Amino acid sequence: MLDSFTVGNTTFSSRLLVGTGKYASYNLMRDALVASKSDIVTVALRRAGTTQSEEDILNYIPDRMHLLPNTSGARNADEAIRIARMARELGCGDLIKIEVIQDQMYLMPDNLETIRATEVLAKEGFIVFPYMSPNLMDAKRLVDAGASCVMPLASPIGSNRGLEAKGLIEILINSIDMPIIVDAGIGRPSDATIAMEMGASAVLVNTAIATSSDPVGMAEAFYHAVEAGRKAYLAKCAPKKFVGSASSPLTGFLRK
Ligand SMILES: CC(=O)[C@@H](O)[C@H](O)COP(=O)(O)O
Repeated sequence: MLDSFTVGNTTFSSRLLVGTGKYASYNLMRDALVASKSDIVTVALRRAGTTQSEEDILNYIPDRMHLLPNTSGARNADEAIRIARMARELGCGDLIKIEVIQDQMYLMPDNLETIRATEVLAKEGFIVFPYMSPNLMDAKRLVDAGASCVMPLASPIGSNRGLEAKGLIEILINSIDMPIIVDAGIGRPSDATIAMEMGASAVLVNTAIATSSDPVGMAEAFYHAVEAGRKAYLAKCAPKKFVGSASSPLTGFLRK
């Protein structure tokens, strides 16, 4: 079992956050969510409690999981605020992941509008999880605006390109006194391990699990990857050296 972490007033037992998009079926999604051992799942509000003709995705989310509605589809702060308020009215709770995106090619988040939305929603009592392009000054502005964590992207959503923003995320981890959840673009379990070894509080993964050949097996792999990375971080990795040094020194042996 992973050690817990807290965002706002909520403590999570797992440091792996998962998404609900791109699964071949809701049954497969549910099985992968269970296999991930995650206890927090993000869902686009536009997909929750949908039309009568479509089955409600919420019925396939295990009861024990915390719901993290997201504002996917919002193009500015006002739209994100409206979606967040709707989520709360629908009974989805106070957690909200803010995603504000205008760029349709790379799906880059708009940090400025995200900060604006965070300021309004935090004042209304929401526990705000803002998705952002990793930038130290903007991360500080998000904290000042009342964010409960910061979610820098590793690379574009759905790209599986991995930790392309590694160095910038490291700066946030070293400078921001708030949980850092690495979100988007994590393509392989090893990416998640590296993010956790660096000291990230958690990672969010969707596409890499949902679009693998075996989402249930991949969800299990991500569970172990996050656990391994966290344990390595706590155990503090040994320093790198430029030159070799014998792993089995001969000291302590009697030599003639
Ligand atoms: C589901 C969700 O919130 C995505 O917007 C998120 O950023 C995940 O990205 P990947 O699909 O690249 O894992």
